[in-house]
Amino acid sequence: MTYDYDLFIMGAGSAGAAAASKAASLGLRVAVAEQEALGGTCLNRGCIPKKLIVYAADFALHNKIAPDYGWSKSSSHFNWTQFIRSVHKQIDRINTSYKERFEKNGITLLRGHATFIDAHTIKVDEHKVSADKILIAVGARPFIPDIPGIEYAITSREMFHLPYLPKRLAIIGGGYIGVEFASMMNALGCRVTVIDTSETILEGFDDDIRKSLQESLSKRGVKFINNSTATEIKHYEEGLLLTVSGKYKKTIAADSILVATGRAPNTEKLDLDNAQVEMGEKNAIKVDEYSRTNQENIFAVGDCTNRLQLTPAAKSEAVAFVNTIFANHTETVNYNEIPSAVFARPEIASMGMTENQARSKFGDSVKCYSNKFQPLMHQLASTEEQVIIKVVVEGESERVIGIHMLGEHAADIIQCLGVAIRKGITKQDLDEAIAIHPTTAEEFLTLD
Ligand SMILES: Cc1cc2nc3c(=O)[nH]c(=O)nc-3n(C[C@H](O)[C@H](O)[C@H](O)COP(=O)(O)OP(=O)(O)OC[C@H]3O[C@@H](n4cnc5c(N)ncnc54)[C@H](O)[C@@H]3O)c2cc1C
Ligand SMILES: NC(=O)c1ccc[n+]([C@@H]2O[C@H](COP(=O)([O-])OP(=O)(O)OC[C@H]3O[C@@H](n4cnc5c(N)ncnc54)[C@H](O)[C@@H]3O)[C@@H](O)[C@H]2O)c1
Repeated sequence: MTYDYDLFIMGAGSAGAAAASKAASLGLRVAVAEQEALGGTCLNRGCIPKKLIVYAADFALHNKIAPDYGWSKSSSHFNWTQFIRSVHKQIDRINTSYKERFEKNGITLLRGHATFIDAHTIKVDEHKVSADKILIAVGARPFIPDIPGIEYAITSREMFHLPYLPKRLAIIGGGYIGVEFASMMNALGCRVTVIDTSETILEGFDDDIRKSLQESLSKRGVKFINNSTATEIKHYEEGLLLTVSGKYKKTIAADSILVATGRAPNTEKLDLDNAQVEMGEKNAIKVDEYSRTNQENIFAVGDCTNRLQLTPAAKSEAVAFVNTIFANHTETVNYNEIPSAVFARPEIASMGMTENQARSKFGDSVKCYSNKFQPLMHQLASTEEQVIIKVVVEGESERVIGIHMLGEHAADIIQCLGVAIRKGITKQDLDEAIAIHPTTAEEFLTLD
């Protein structure tokens, strides 16, 4: 049987684009269907525009301490409309580079919505194509809880298209998205309230780190309502009213309400039944460690499989899939080795086990080294800004199994240390390394 393509990919987000480039580099005939802009969530409505807003918000935070560094106080005005226009121009430039890369690598791009006709045939709008292997890389979308008035709320997607900055912003959900937007919108001058069902924000991160981040954001003016959930949204003449219940019962007035309660796989409109592809929990595509579905020629990677919804995870799964299936090089993704960060201010980042995870796995053989200090920049400015670093080690050799940080440049520092930790370094290796002084990162080398 001959097919139009060796590999057909549904979705040109982080995962789909990475798989397409890798497969094309092996000389395969590759086609990709994309119904929206190339680059998917990360480029168009996720990591990239988010990080640009983080940079914009950093100016506001630096302006606050600038007088301590000799700058005279000056009034400054932030123009959100102008700024967000620049953000979208930058995204358009990157979109164009994606398109050029596809053309250069001989990847066929089919614009439209892809659905299954059978296990080897796909329809992209009205265009029918066949392929030997099919990769589902359709990503995820915001999960919207079913509460009365939820239609008045917006998601992270709309946050990047706000016509103006809301004065009062309520955020349902204190996970990655809720906390990042709380931090940047607070810095830009919004009055922010975060409602979360958990005792502390950012479940999954080390307890010391997430508690300290919640405290730091509270000191900056973000209000947190924990152990609670949103139960109703109503429209009134001056904006929106959000009813909260649980440990705290309140009504909050807001101009905008952001719902950030997780992301649901985009698996509903693919006609998966036509190819008899099985779904798992939460409508995710069910896959094995090689990203194989129950159909031998159909695979799935990225957010639609709901393993770890991060861009580097999506890309690694995509490359591992291509290497395993087409390059005769079996590869799986080690999820314990994937670092992650929350781009709040202060920033947090971590890799490996939290203290609790380590203690429940290894018991008393676990030891933690930590330090809390005021970073140099903030000593002169006399702000309360803190840095916390924590290293989790195990056994007599004191092998490092987890590193965690709150504070400036946390993501960049953990990224670099992560390379060494992946190679199995010990606490002694950290102690013996020579520092760059004066830096924040050097504190990892002098823990006792
Ligand atoms: C606000 C926000 C901030 C984030 N920040 C970070 C961060 O800082 N760092 C990080 O690592 N991760 C971050 N993420 C997560 C990251 O964006 C995702 O994990 C990543 O984009 C997943 O890639 P993917 O390829 O699986 O899915 P996507 O990037 O969502 O790509 C899927 C693509 O498939 C297309 N598609 C869907 N169905 C079809 C169909 N039937 N036919 C054709 N095309 C289809 C979609 O249009 C989309 O372009 C963030 C997410 C959000 C929402
Ligand atoms: N910096 C990054 O790497 C980054 C940034 C943004 C998003 N992401 C990815 O996107 C995913 C989705 O982000 P997210 O923040 O939407 O999800 P999340 O899973 O990180 O957090 C959801 C939060 O919402 C809370 N919640 C759930 N239902 C609720 C309710 N009804 N009322 C109040 N609180 C409720 C949960 O307790 C949780 O804290 C993340 O898990 C992450 O993988 C990553």
